[in-house]
Amino acid sequence: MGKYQSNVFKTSLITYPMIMFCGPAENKFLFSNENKLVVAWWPGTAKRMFPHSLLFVTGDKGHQIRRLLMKFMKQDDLNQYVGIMDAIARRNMQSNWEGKGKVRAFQLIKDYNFRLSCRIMLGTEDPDKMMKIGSGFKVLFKGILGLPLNFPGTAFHRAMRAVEAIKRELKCIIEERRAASLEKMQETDLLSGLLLTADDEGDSMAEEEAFENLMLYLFAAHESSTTTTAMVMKYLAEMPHIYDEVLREQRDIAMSKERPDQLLELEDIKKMKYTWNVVNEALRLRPPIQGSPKVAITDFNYAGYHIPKGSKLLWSPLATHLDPALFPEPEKFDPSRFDGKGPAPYTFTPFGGGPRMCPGKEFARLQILVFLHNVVKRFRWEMLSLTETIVVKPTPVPSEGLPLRLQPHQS
Ligand code: HEM
Repeated sequence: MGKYQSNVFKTSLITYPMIMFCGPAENKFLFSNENKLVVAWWPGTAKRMFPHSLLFVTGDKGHQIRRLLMKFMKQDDLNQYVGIMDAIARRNMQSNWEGKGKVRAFQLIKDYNFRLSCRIMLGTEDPDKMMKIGSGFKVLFKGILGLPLNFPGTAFHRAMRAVEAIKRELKCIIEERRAASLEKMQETDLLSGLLLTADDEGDSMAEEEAFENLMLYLFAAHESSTTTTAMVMKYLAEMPHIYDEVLREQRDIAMSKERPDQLLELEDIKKMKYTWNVVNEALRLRPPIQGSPKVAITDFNYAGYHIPKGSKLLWSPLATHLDPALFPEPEKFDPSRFDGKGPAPYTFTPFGGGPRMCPGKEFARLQILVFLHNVVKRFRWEMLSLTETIVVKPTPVPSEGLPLRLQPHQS
């Protein structure tokens, strides 16, 4: 077992009893890969920040929120998003990658994901607004991992203030949109849509709920996808034969375009089969989410243990992904595992499974593949640091920000 996996497993051993001890299923505990508890999504911390977020709302209300959010992941919308993502990726390449011999890739990937999330979900690319929302997220992220002690000087207090500041920015964007055109709002972006669109029962989302769920979306859309893209870039640097296959696929797609300025479409994404297999293999070995607390809804037996109904459980995608009975030679990076029908159902679970499975899976697929298309067709790269490790805080991130030396292609 590799050091990374062994550390994640050891921390899971701590997680399990703590979840059982601490109660409510929504409490999430997150750990570093140093065998020590360094951060905890303490009981109630996140819930106090976002009481109306989908993560904490169950039952009919939870389903209603989920349905409203899912409306923005329809096929037609996804098609439109690909072009927007490609345009943003091209600009990101021109301003941050081209002409630079060396880059710290992690932050640049994050900038791309944050910008496109703001554009698609909020309908803005205004640098001032993005800067304010982005810095709010940084403070929020630090506070969500600590104790919920709400008095001046604590990380939680700063995070609560950041939440309010982000909400103020969102309100400001909504008001501007309302002033511009109420009719147009419905079509333009997720925020307007959430506030205006009623679900099948005719309920629209209250303003506070819409803001909190939108923050959850913004957060998810740039954190997990950034981590995954960075891991793929790391694996591609380490395995040139896999990089070559990805390059061949992406070049074919680029050359099938009549003009170089023609943007990618959903049909192009469907052709990225090998690249998607590579992303899946990276998700298998480095799933961004280490687990998610659940409650057993019935009695069952597992591995010789009786699990009574009502038990608090933590499922771990990594433990399943490294089971040699499901994935032979589990530590080997092998994208061909995803050829054909791929792994058996519920054995590959980076996005979870069942009714609360990640609703952003398709969005993430587009974000990641569009970015990889743009970076692979422009550059080869090698890793500059020999000491860099992957730390889990709480998603796996390269400890030094993934410093790379870029080699532009000749043509
Ligand atoms: C590589 C990228 C991503 C990965 C690996 C990922 C993974 C996950 C996982 C494991 C869960 C928990 C599922 C469960 O508890 O059963 C989840 C939930 C969620 N994800 Fe993602 N996610 C990714 C990207 C996204 C994106 C791009 C969005 C939004 C556009 C998003 C929105 C959400 C939301 C709203 C939930 C909560 C769903 C619920 O509670 O019903 N995720 N994600």
